[in-house]
Amino acid sequence: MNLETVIQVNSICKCYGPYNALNEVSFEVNRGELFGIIGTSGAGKTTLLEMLMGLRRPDQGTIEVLGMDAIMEAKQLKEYIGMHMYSNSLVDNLTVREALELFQSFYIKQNDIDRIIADLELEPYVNKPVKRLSGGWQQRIALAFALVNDPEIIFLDEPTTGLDKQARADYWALLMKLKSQGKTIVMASHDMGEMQRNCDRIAVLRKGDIVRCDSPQQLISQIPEGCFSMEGVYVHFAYAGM
Ligand SMILES: Nc1ncnc2c1ncn2[C@@H]1O[C@H](COP(=O)(O)OP(=O)(O)OP(=O)(O)O)[C@@H](O)[C@H]1O
Repeated sequence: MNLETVIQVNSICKCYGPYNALNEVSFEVNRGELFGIIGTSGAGKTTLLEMLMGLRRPDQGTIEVLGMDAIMEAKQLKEYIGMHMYSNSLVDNLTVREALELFQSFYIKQNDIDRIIADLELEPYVNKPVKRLSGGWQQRIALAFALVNDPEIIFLDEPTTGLDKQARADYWALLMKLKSQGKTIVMASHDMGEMQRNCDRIAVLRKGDIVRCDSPQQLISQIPEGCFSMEGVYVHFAYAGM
């Protein structure tokens, strides 16, 4: 298989004062992959995602995304990546269409808003204020915001947290649709069942170290007999020794 690396992370470190949030983290992501990041609270998932998006500078190491230096060329890079914004509070009072148009205005490279609305099945909600939507639909809208510049890579930080089972399943179905369109997706999540079903590879972060990075099947095969799920991988690798 001919794999194209779209993210290359080499030995990045990040300290907050005396606290080591990331220690010599290295990995790569290939085009079209759904790449998961798991770890306990405080393991460094958000810090890592923020660095991949060019929002936070590592103390040491390099990050190349789509051939660009994520720090030095962050402005150019932003045209080619999508970010899931955890809070919609800035646009609460706008309608869904108005909010999409606002976010689109931040970019030179633009997607067709009607296509995003159709793809994410947002038609019934386009003229409703964002704040009137349920949690599940707000997360779907946040995903729509991440698509306004037709990004090559989409970064998502625990987007299904707080959603009920049906809303989670619907959200994952959308992600699989985007993956089938060739998007690369990098996401942190605590949704182990869906990560196991849908991710191509998963990095396990423990206290700032990537302790494992492999396909869900390979990760499961590395834990003691009798465990058959990502829950077991999480307990064994992400939690071990904590
Ligand atoms: N701006 C900051 N200043 C100081 N410490 C920080 C800062 N941001 C994060 N940290 C600390 O760095 C560590 C990693 O935080 P991070 O948010 O990356 O973890 P996480 O795995 O995303 O956690 P969660 O699942 O709770 O979101 C935590 O101990 C956190 O308290």
